[in-house]
Parts: sequence; structure tokens; C-alpha cells
Amino acid sequence: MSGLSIIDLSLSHFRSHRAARIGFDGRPVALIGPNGAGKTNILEAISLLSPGRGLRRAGAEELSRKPEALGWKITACLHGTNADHEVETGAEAGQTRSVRIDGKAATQVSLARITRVLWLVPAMDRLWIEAAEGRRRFLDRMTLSFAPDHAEAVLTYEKAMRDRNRLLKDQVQDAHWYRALEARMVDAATQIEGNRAATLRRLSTAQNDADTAFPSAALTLVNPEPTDDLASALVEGRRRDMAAGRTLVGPHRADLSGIYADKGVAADQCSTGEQKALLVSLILANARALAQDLGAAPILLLDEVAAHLDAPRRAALYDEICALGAQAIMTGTESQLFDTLGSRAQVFALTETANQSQIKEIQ
Ligand SMILES: Nc1ncnc2c1ncn2[C@@H]1O[C@H](COP(=O)(O)OP(=O)(O)OP(=O)(O)O)[C@@H](O)[C@H]1O
Repeated sequence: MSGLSIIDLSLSHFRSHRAARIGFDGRPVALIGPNGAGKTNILEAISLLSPGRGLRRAGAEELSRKPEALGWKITACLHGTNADHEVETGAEAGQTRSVRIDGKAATQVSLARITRVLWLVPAMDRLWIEAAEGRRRFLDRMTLSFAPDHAEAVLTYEKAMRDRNRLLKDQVQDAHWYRALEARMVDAATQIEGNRAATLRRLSTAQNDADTAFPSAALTLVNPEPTDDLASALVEGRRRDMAAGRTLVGPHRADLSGIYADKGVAADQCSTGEQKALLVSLILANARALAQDLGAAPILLLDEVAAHLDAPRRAALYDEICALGAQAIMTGTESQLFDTLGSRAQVFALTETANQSQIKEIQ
């Protein structure tokens, strides 16, 4: 089985990479180098070839190589299930970011239809402990991989909610305006909630069916203000929302609760290593489910994941990635971390000289 993959990646004035061309061939990839060599920057570049603001959620300005800050560009050939696509994204100095697929201006939704990218980065190490927003975003990224239309539903919901929040803040009383915006929110919310619930079912089956070294995470969606009838809750909540200056009910408040299923322990009570293992388990379950649905595994970006797993789990991770045929792009500071992958992976060494990253394929 082969997965979706980035075959050729070119970076121009992107963060620490002045001009880089990397020839990936679809196998898993190890990016090795000292701190600050530019490994995560490469993962971030690839994450920007999927919908959203990438794995650091950076603004277009931040991404431009300093001190020149001339603007930046990322180009890649994406090897898909049915066809290959030329995907390009970037921003001129001071401009917003644009995306092009096969030379034509594209939307986030069209990007969602051709790419599937999932990531685990060190900033997610406290995902089970910190605010709900991170867990919601994690769930929505997995959901997007199953249901590309999720991008549109989320954008529609957020736009309508922002408009409603503006009315609330301005203490506007006009019921017509509220009704129109709330109707849009309710339609989009139904789709968002349906997609999220379907994702949880899919992940649960994919974890239960697999013979894996990783622990099962039992997930539930929880909402601080559960409601069966969002339309009425929005109408009834207008006065309270006006006092708060924002919408207090809806899928934007949902949270994801995780349990280490074999132990019956809540994810936020697990050890650091166990919490990470639960995230790896979910990413792998997602990849297995997608491989089944699409016939191709997603691209996985695993930043400093290998170093945090014990040796048997690390070997198991590599075996699962290879069995799925997934292009997992992994980073680490020591080459020994990837020894057991042998010729199953491409290996690149990164260094940083004169304030710019250098990349060399070493295997
Ligand atoms: N816009 C920018 N212009 C130039 N350099 C940048 C820009 N943004 C970040 N950098 C540089 O990129 C480097 C960080 O790169 P990156 O995060 O990819 O490192 P890394 O190899 O993943 O390191 P670590 O192992 O510490 O995670 C830093 O030296 C940082 O100063």
C-alpha cells in the first residue's frame, strides 16, 4: 500500500530556509540535526500545504525569512490517490497568503479534498491538560481528514458566530439579524457535530481492530452547555450572550475527553509518556482508517516523537508506519533514533550556517 506523499518540496525564503529543494520519494523521512537547524520549519512548510494556518498557527509575515522579509513561497508535488498535483502557497511581502493547486487559485476546501496531513508536535505534549481549544483543534484536524467538507462547515459557523458576536458587543437588538445568523450557525453546527461524532466512531473502530503496541484512547465529546436544540438555546441565550459579549453555546465550546482505555485512567492523569502514546495511538488509528477509506494513508508529521518513546514502542511505530506505506516525516537530534528504520526511510541531515539551514540527503 502506498500513501499520499510529498514528492518534491521547494522552499524559498521560508523561515530559516533561503532556497531549498528536497527530493522526497514517498518513503518515511528522518530529518536529523541539532536544535535550531530548521527541521520543524520543514514540517511547518508541509503543514501549510493542508487547510489552516499550519502547525505553529503563524501569520504570513512571521514565515518570511528575516532579515530580508521579502515574502516566501512553498511549492510541492503532491502524490495523491488519483492524480498528482502541484501545490503552491506563499505570500508577497506585506500581503496575505495565497494557495494555488495546479496553477489555479484554490480555497481551503479544495486543499482539504486533495491533501491529508496530520501532525504531532512538542507543543501538543500538554494537549490533555491545557485548554479545550487545543483538543478541539486536534479533533477537527482528524475530522477534516475524513470529511473535507468539515473545513467549509467550520468556516461558515465561525463567520456567522463572529458576526453574531459583533451584534452582541454592539448591543444590537434587531431580531431579524440574529435569526439569519443563528440559522446559518445551526445548519453548520449540525454538520460539524455529525462529522465529529463520525470521527470518534471511526477512531474507536480503528483502535479496537488493530494489533498495535499503542494504548487505546477512548474519546468522548463533552460540551459545557449541552443542548439538543441549538436554535432555541441561541434565542434564549441572547440576553446572557449580550452581557458576555460573545456566544456561549454551540460546537465552538465542545471539548474532547480522553481515557487510557486499558487502565480506565483519564488522559490528563496519565504519565507524560502515556499521554504522548495516546496521541500517537490516535494518529495511527486515523491513518489506518484513512488508508482503508481512501486506499492511501495520510502524510504524518512527527516532530520529536521518536525521542520520547521507549525503544520497543519506537520500533513498533516505525513498523506500523511502514506497513501503512505512510510518508511519515520525523525529526530528531540523534541519527541513532532512526537506526531501526534502515533503508525503509530516507534520511536527511540539517545544519545551520550563516543564519540559514543547509540540507543534505545522507541515506
Ligand atoms: N522568519 C524567520 N527567518 C529566519 N529564521 C527564522 C525565522 N523563523 C524562525 N527562524 C529560525 O529557525 C530556527 C528554528 O528552526 P526549527 O524550529 O525548524 O529548528 P529545529 O531544527 O526543529 O530545532 P529543535 O531541535 O530545537 O526543535 C531558529 O534558529 C529560528 O531563529
